[in-house]
Amino acid sequence: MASSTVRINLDGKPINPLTILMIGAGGFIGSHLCEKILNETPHKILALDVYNDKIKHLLESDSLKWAGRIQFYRINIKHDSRLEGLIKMSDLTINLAAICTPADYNTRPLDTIYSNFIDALPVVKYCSENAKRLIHFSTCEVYGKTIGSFLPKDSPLRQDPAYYVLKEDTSPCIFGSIEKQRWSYACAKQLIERLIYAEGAENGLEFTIVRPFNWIGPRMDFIPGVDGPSEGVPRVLACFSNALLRREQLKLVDGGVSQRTFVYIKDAIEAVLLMIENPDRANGHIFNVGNPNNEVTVRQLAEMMTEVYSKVSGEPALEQPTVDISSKEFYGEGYDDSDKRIPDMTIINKQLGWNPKTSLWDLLDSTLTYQHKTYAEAIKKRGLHVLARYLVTAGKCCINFVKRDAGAFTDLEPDNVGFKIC
Ligand SMILES: NC(=O)c1ccc[n+]([C@@H]2O[C@H](COP(=O)([O-])OP(=O)(O)OC[C@H]3O[C@@H](n4cnc5c(N)ncnc54)[C@H](O)[C@@H]3O)[C@@H](O)[C@H]2O)c1
Ligand SMILES: O=c1ccn([C@@H]2O[C@H](COP(=O)(O)OP(=O)(O)O[C@H]3OC[C@](O)(CO)[C@H]3O)[C@@H](O)[C@H]2O)c(=O)[nH]1
Repeated sequence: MASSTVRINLDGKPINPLTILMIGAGGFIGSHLCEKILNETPHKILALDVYNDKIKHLLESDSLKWAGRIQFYRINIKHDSRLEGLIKMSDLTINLAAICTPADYNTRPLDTIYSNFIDALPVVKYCSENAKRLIHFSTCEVYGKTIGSFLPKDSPLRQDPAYYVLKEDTSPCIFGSIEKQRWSYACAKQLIERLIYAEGAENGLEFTIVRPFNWIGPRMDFIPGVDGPSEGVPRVLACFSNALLRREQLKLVDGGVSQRTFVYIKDAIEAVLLMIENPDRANGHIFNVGNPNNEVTVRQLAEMMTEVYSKVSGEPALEQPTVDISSKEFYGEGYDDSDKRIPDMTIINKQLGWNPKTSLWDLLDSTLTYQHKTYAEAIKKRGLHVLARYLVTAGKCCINFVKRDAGAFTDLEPDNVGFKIC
C-alpha cells in the first residue's frame, strides 16, 4: 500500500511524487517495476508499450487502490508522434524498450540494432532537449568477453579477479568479430550508452544507465507454444522451464560451460527504485545490478533447476535431464557468447547502499513454483489434445469430443474440450 506519510531518500530529503514515463512497461522488468512503484510509492506511471499482457492485472479495475496512478499507452516508439509530449509530461523517463533475446541477435541483427540504438535516439533527444531525467536500461552484455578468456586455458591469471570482474568505470568492452552477429545487440547498447554519456557531458542531460546482470523471475519471456510462438527461443530461464514443464531434456549450448550470475527480479527492482528516488546519487552514473554470489555454469543452472522443479512439481527428474547441443544448431550462424559475468559492486554499494539478498536456490524455488502453477495444466491439456488429434487422424480409435460449451467443433481449444476413447 502506498504510504501517505512523507517518504525521505538516502540523504534525508523528502521524496516528492513523480510522474514516470516507463517505456517498455509491459515487459518482464517493467511489469515488476510497475507493481513495486504502485504498491510502495505515490508516484504516477505513464506505461508505454506495444503489449500489456504482463501488466493487465494492474490496469483492470478502477477499484484498485492505485487506480488513476497508472495509465497505459499502446505505442510503438519507432513511429509515434505522442512520444515527445509524454516525455514533456513526465518528471522522469525510464527506457526499457528493446529486442533483448539472444536468439534474435544473430538472426535479426538489423531489427536488433534498430531496436537498441536507432529507436532509442528520439528518447534521448527529447529528454535532453526538454531537460528531463532519463534512466536507460543497457545490459551487462556491453562488457562482452572477459580479458581472462583470451589467456591460455592453464594461465593462473585466469583466477585473478582483475581479469574477470566487470567494473563500470574501468572494464573494456570486448566483442567478437563482425561475422559474429550475436554482438549486434551489445554493440548497439554500447553506442547508445556513449551517446547518452555525451549528451550528459555536452548538454547536461541528467542520466542514469543500468547494466542488468541476468535478472530472472516470474513473467520472464514466454513459454513457447503456450504464451509465445512455438518456434520462439526465449532466454535460458524460459527455455529450461519449458523443457521441465514438458518433461523434455534441457539443451546445453556448447556443453553449458558459459558462466552467469543471476539476480532475483525482486531484489533488482529495489535497486532501480533507489535510483529513481535518489537522483543526486544516481545521476551521471552507470550501475551494475547483479548478484556476484550467484555464479553458476549453465550446466549447473540446468541441474539446479531440474532439482528444484522436481521438488516443486513432485515429479521425478528424467534419467538424462540434459543434452548437449552446438550453438550453430541451437542459434544458427553468427552466435558467440560471454564466458563469464561477475559484476563489481563497488559503485552501487557506495552510491545507493544496495546489495542483493536472494540466493539462486530460493529465487529458482519461487520462480519455478510460479511457472508450474501458471503453465503445467495448460501444457498437459495441450499434450492430451495433440495426442487425441493424432489418434483420430491415425485412425487408431474414435474419440467422442465432449464439448464443454455449445460452441462449434471448430474451436477445439484444449480449454473447452474433454474427450473419451470409445
Ligand atoms: N532481464 C534481464 O536480465 C536483462 C538483462 C540485461 C539487459 N536487460 C535490458 O532491460 C530492458 C528490459 O528487459 P526485459 O527483460 O524486461 O525485456 P522484455 O522483452 O520483457 O521487455 C521489453 C519491453 O519493451 C517493449 N518494446 C520493445 N520495443 C518497443 C517499441 N519499439 N515500442 C514500445 N515498446 C517496445 C516490448 O514490447 C517489451 O514489453 C531491455 O532494454 C533489456 O535490454 C534486461
Ligand atoms: O536452452 C538454452 C538457452 C540458453 N543457453 C545458454 O544459456 C546462457 C544464457 O543465455 P540467455 O539467458 O538466453 O542470455 P544471455 O545471458 O546470453 O544474454 C542475455 O543476458 C542479458 C541480456 O542482455 C538480456 O536478458 C541478454 O543478452 C547462454 O550461454 C546460452 O547459450 C543454453 O545453454 N540452453
